Amino acid sequence: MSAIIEARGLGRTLPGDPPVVLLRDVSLTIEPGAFTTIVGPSGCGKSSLLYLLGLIDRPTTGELLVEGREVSQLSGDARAAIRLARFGFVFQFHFLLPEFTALENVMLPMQRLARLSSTEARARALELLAGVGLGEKHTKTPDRLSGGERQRVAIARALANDPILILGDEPTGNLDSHNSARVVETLRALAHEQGRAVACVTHDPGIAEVSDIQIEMLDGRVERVIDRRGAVSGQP
Ligand SMILES: Nc1ncnc2c1ncn2[C@@H]1O[C@H](COP(=O)(O)OP(=O)(O)OP(=O)(O)O)[C@@H](O)[C@H]1O
Repeated sequence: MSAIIEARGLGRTLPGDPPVVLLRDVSLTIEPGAFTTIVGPSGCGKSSLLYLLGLIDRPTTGELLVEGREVSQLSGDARAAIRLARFGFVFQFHFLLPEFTALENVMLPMQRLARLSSTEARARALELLAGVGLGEKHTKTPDRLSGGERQRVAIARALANDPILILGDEPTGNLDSHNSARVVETLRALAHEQGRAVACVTHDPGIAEVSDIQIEMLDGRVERVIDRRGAVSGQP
């Protein structure tokens, strides 16, 4: 299957005296249907890489292809358009609006960004919440949900634009193990059952172990990539 993202020799250096090298010569692919984790010690460049892959930041060297198209040189508006149309983001903190129900939190971006009518947005938001196992809880405000449930609402919200790529920055970072496991199952299902590409930065070795592709970073470089899909599918 062709990659959603292909990075070729990406580098990111912050100007200064001396310059700060965040990333050097990073080559990797992020593929549909796979749950990918990005791991490594604190400060090795995981978040910096995620910002490049999510078109939030630009590389200083190398090429970044999204669905086969080089995007590093595109205008800020063109990059934002790709982000809005094709990517979904899930962060460590859910950023749900406290005074709105789960349903309204998922509906809001659909109405604002995709300009769906409230009837259309409601139907789609209910479907997305059911898909993350929260169909019964759509009337609850965030304070009436567990941490993991809140994070699953945030995942449903990230699916509002039907993204091909979901990027997570420590999406289970502040959850206990039970809630964390449910969130990981939800993310894995988005890859395995819906064919999306899901890539998450994580500190948790338990999450990395259940990922299809584990990208290990060290000192701003990709140190090793573990691809577990061959073993799972029984291919040689
Ligand atoms: N704007 C900046 N100015 C100076 N140094 C920076 C800046 N942004 C990041 N860094 C440094 O670059 C390195 C990589 O940071 P990054 O946040 O990508 O690492 P990380 O692997 O995600 O870390 P953590 O696991 O602690 O979140 C770190 O040493 C960080 O201190």
